[in-house]
Amino acid sequence: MSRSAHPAGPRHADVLPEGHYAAPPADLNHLDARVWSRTVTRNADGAAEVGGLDVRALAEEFGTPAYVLDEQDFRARCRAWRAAFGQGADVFYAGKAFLSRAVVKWLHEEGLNLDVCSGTELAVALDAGMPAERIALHGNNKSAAEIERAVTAGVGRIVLDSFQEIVRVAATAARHGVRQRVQIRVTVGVEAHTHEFIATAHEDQKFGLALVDGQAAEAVRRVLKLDSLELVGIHSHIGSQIFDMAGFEVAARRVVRLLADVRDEHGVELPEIDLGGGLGIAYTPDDDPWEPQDIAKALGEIVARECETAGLRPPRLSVEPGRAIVGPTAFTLYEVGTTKELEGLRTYVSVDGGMSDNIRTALYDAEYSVALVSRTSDAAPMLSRVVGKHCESGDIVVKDAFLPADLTPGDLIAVPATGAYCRSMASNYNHALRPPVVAVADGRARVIVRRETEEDLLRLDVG
Ligand SMILES: Cc1ncc(COP(=O)(O)O)c(C=O)c1O
Ligand SMILES: N[C@@H](CCCC[NH3+])C(=O)O
Repeated sequence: MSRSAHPAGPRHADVLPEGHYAAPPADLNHLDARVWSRTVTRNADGAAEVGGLDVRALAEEFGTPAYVLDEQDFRARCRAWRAAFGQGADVFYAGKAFLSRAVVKWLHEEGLNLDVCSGTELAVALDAGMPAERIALHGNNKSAAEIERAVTAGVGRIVLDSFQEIVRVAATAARHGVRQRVQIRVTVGVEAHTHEFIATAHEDQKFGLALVDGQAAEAVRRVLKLDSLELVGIHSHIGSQIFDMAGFEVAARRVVRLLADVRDEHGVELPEIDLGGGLGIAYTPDDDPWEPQDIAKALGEIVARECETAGLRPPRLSVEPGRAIVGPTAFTLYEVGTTKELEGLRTYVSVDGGMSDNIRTALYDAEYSVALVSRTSDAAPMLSRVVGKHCESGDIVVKDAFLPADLTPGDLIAVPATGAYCRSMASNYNHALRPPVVAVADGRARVIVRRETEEDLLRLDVG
């Protein structure tokens, strides 16, 4: 079937998917501000620009695939979260979403704290100058070495996740003659409306100590008996990519209820609660995320109301957004390789990356959007599936998308909202070399994580 057979209207219209791509967008060239980072525009040539730089020049200089991160947007989001929560609360950026030395520096400068969940994330944070007291350590299976490192560095809090860990952290702190600040992570029994693999507060999963069967209360009892631990609060994280505040509301209510129980049983008012991260972002223009000021207001009101009911002094609140800060700030820039039209179905558009740089589509059925960014096009919309170059039929980056029918090998396309959980979950499958992260701001670009090289991989292969 030739392209000219479909001069107008979408091709493959007989298999239009449900949802966002049920119909092609009115203008395929439009870069929708709901999914693209703040400084993205099209220039006079029709190419996309970010931070004042043409994506064609970025591809030329840094190669593809590449994650392009809009520093101005990242900093603006940090400031918005800080301002929304104010002096009476703390914002811990969740480093698992994406962490690098540059990011740590920006966080430090913008007054955010940092949540890490491994000894190596902790090492990056400390190396890049984040003060230890502004770091929280998470993890359901922290090793002895990780605990040792956190305690000796003097991290501001360790979030305890199991009974064994209470003993381990207490012993390590005692050995070093310090009193370690800790929170207890509880599972509040909320089914967050998100993918099963990223919901974390129902009881049947590996994180935290359940409220419902008294495990959380028992953990409090045990921690309060240990001189080397200072129990400062309770932590709850209900899941990720959540749009519905109802789950947070239930979580806040149950956590405050536990604080009241602790006061009643032990005569102690714990001074902190952390309600975790999990706020959703727009991956497609259909998603409608909360703004930080609305989240801060809603959470603040819930906690205040529940504390008043329970007769408690409102504790200091903290939150741990990861995706909501870094997710929208980056896009992945790919070069189009082969395209394969399946008549009556769709066109497979292969790019020079794939599931090794974005596992989220394969893992969570995540939806993304995509656009031709090296030029504009007036061609008809073509129902497309953007796939990678890996030996796996599930190697899909964007499941359903309209791209212009004149798409050609060598064109650049970009997938927005890939700042979170893409580079940080990237793999070397098929010995793919993980792409660089290029930060752009004010007309300047710099590599903050360089592209892996064959030498990097061969150096590990010592057989
Ligand atoms: C304990 C904890 N805090 C914060 C986050 C960050 O979540 P998100 O990136 O969805 O905000 C996670 C990941 O889901 C987490 O497990
Ligand atoms: N990695 C997941 C979310 C889990 C976050 C960590 N608890 C994602 O890409 O959506």
